Parts: sequence; structure tokens; C-alpha cells
Amino acid sequence: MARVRECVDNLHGLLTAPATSVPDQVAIAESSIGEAPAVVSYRQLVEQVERFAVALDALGLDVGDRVVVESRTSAAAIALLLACSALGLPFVPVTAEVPDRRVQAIVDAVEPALYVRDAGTDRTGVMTMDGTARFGWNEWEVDRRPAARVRRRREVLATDTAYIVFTSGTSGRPKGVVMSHRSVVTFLRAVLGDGRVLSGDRIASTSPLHFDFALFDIGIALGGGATLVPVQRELLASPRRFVAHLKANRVSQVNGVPSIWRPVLRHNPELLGGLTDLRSMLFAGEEFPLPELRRLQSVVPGVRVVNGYGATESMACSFTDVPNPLPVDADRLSIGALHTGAEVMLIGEDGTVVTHPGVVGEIHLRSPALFSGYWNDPEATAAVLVPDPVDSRHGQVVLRSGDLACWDAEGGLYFCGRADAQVQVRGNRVELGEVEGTLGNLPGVDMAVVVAVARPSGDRALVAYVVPTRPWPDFDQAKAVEFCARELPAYMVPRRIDVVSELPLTANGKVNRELLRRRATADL
Ligand SMILES: Nc1ncnc2c1ncn2[C@@H]1O[C@H](COS(=O)(=O)NC(=O)C[C@H](N)c2ccccc2)[C@@H](O)[C@H]1O
Repeated sequence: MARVRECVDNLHGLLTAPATSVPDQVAIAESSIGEAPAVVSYRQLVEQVERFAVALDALGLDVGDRVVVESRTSAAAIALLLACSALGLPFVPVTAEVPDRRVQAIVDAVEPALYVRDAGTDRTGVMTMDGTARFGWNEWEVDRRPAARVRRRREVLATDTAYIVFTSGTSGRPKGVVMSHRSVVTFLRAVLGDGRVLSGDRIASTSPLHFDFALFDIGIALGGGATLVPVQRELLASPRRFVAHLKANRVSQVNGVPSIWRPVLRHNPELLGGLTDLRSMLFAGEEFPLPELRRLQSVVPGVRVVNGYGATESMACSFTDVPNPLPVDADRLSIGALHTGAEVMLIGEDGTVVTHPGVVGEIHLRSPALFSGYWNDPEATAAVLVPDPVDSRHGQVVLRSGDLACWDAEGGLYFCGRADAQVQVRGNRVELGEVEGTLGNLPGVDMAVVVAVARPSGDRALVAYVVPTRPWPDFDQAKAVEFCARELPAYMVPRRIDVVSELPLTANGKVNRELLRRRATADL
């Protein structure tokens, strides 16, 4: 049976194109800690992709059969993902940081034809019903062949699924975001077309492979003929090694969630001044606490800071330059610079388009890069891929983001929290972000997180956790509560305010609000 033909608009085609024009350019510079960087050129990458494609093809899988790939971000993993794309096999990335229970839920949901593990990982707690294999650079070992199947498809089309990334569904059950080749290629082409990546760039990727931020980094680096520099998680915890890694690889751009900067800003901010090749940093995933961002800008004054906003359901949608330095009186960052080819509308509770500055509405994204839907969950899909609120008759759907925002008079767009982060306290609507903003203004506070805890009475109590700029042994909780009482209506004043040296993070590096909610429930 001949191998399937890969059509245009395939992720594999986009990310290996530089091998034609700059074959000897370094595509990926990976180095295990302390060793010299092992570099892989675009030519070498394409050769490895081809070896994996031949090995995968020999297993007789059909277009659409899922392949779960468990690995850290590495040249071998990227080659395997691209080989999957060339054969129309949707990849489902997981990493060692994802607990067995969750990997099992993902495996049970997608029923992969093949589960491939990085030779370095070892996971015994997950049962898979079909093929299993191990891989590395120039390594391929099939432990159990996938069951034989009929191959029906002849071509991989743009509408076929490129990958499925599982995000933590608020309902607790993980939801599989299904992205087609057409959506992810359209998006990456748009971002690359906006000139965000230069071919000489060396882009550090700090997100785990199960998070689409990592796929974004891979996409813009390889799609842009630049060099990807994966940064493993254990490096992020050690400021000296993190900065040394960036310096040794002459990194020009660092991509990551805000929390990647916390340890170095806390312990060794002066080290960042030595990064003479650093030109820009892009953060995404959640708001960057402004006191921290100001400190970051002060230690790397000439570096461009970009606020990347968006959801896995469209990979992302806006990349807004942060004013450098941030004006003293600025208390929010715009997310309003949409990439070319996308547009947002704010929709009010009455379903009409909100355009008036300062009026909050829910972000609805109009874009050709929207996801196909949640894996095997038409109900959850219908809730977010909704008819165009302006005119549903032409059948276009838009992405209902679940994010609240407002415009300013100059076209700036400002995040105003998650729609589901609004809580009722004693019958009053409270926007948790507003309480966090007020606490963030308390001198000496670096960042604040406020959670709502259900009380036996049925009401809710607000509990705040603040991270001080420096250790604050004599923190006076009563004074902090008084500060809030002067700024906020009584029902918005937290019942408790605890100082913590750091906040718990999710596997994607975002603040783990769910865990804080559980801790607050126990504390109250
Ligand atoms: N810059 C922000 N300010 C404020 N809230 C934010 C922001 N970026 C996300 N978010 C929040 O995170 C949600 C999306 O979460 S997510 O689906 O896990 N995706 C991400 O976090 C990363 C996203 N796919 C991405 C990948 C690569 C580049 C840019 C963006 C958004 O709906 C927002 O609520």
C-alpha cells in the first residue's frame, strides 16, 4: 500500500520548508544540562523526519489514527510530530509531568493506534489497548505493533486533524482541542507574515510539549527558518543555570508564561543584564503581574516585551507590544493587537456588540484558525463555536472565548477576567480580578490571587494570597484588610489575606487557582 500523499497546508510542509532554502541553518539547538549544545540542521531534521515517516508507514496506520507522543521538547520529538503530520496521524502530546490518571483519561478518550514514548521516559501506570513504541534521535523500537487495519485514505487534506491538545476543562474532565492542519498553518503563516520572527532568531521555548505554547514556539521557529532552543523545566527553577543556558545558546527571544521569570527576578535579577543577544520576550497564558513586569523591564531595558493572548482553541490571537518602560500610572496591559487575519468582537450579556470604551463584553474571535471542536464532545463544542452574533445567516461560527474585556478610546483591549471568575458574594457580583488588582496596589505586594470559597451558609467568602516583593515577616493582615476596605465595597473585601512566598503552579506554569481554592476552603 503506497504511502499517503501530503497535500498543501500541512504542518509538516510548513515547518520543513526552510530545509530547501537554508538546509544548513540550525533548526534545533538542544543541550542536556552542562553539555555543549547538540545542534540539528534543517537538513538533518528532514532526514530524521523521513526515517520516522518510513517507520510509522510500515505500521499500516490510516489517516486520522491518533498517536500519543510522550516526550520533553527535543529534536527527536519534533521530528516525530512532523512525521505524524506528513502521514496524517494526529499527534497527542503528553509529558512526564502529566500524572498517570490524566494520561489514562486522554488515552481512554482518543484510543490511540500508537503510544510512543521518549526512550528517556518511563511510565508504567497507563494501560493502552493498541500499539506501543519507544523513540529517540535515530532510535525506533516497536514494543507492540498496532492492530492491522484497512487503509481507506489516499491523501492528507488540510481539513484533517494535525493535533489534539488536552486542556483542563473547568468541569474537571480534560477536553481535547482538535486542531486541523488548515487552522494551525493559517495561524502560523499569519503570525510569521507579521514579521515577528527573523531567520537568525534563536527562540527559547520554556513550555512543556503538552501545552500548545510549546507547539506555537516550534511553529514560529521552524516556520520562520529560525532556531528553536528548548529549555527543560528543571532549568527554570535554577536562575543561574537558566540564564547560563540562554547565554550559551545566544538566545534572542524567550517565550514562556510569566512564572518562568519569577525565580530569577526574585533571586538573581542582575544576571539578566548579561544576556547581550536577548532582543525580545513573549509571554502568554495569564496576566503578567505589573510590579514583576516593571522589575523585568528595568533589568533588561532595551528588550521588546510582547503580550501574547489567546486560547488553545485558536492557538492564539493577539500579540501586543508592552510599552517599555511601562508608564508609571499604567495598571493594565492591552491584548488588542490581533494578528493579521483575525478580529475580535465584545458581546454584551444582551447579545449585542459592545463598542463603547470601558464597557465590558465577552471576547468573540472571528478567525480562519479556529479549532475543529472538542474531541468527541459536540455539546461542549457547540457552546464555544457559536453562530456569528452579528449575522448568523451566513453560517460562520466564531469562538466564544469565555474571557471578558473592554476597549479604550484608542483601540486598546483590556482583559477583565474570565466570565466564570465572576462570583456572587452576599448577592453582589464580584470580579475576582478587581479585588486582585486592588491588593496588587498594596505597597510591597508583588502579586495577589483571590479565590472564592463556598461557605456552609451557602454564601461565598473571598480569600486572598499575596506574594511580597521581599520577605515580609511582620505582615499586618488587619492593615491589609483595612487598605482593601478603603478601596472596595464591603462585600469585596477578603475575609482572609495570607502572605505566601510563592504560588502553586499548574503543569503549564500558570497560577493553580483550583489548588488555592482547596487550600482556602481548608484554611477557613
Ligand atoms: N496574555 C494573556 N493575558 C491574560 N489572560 C490570558 C493571556 N493569554 C491567555 N490567557 C488566558 O488563558 C486562556 C487560554 O488558556 S489556554 O487555552 O491554556 N492557552 C494558553 O494559555 C496559551 C495560548 N494558547 C497561547 C499560546 C501561544 C501564544 C499565545 C497564547 C485565555 O482564554 C485567557 O483566559
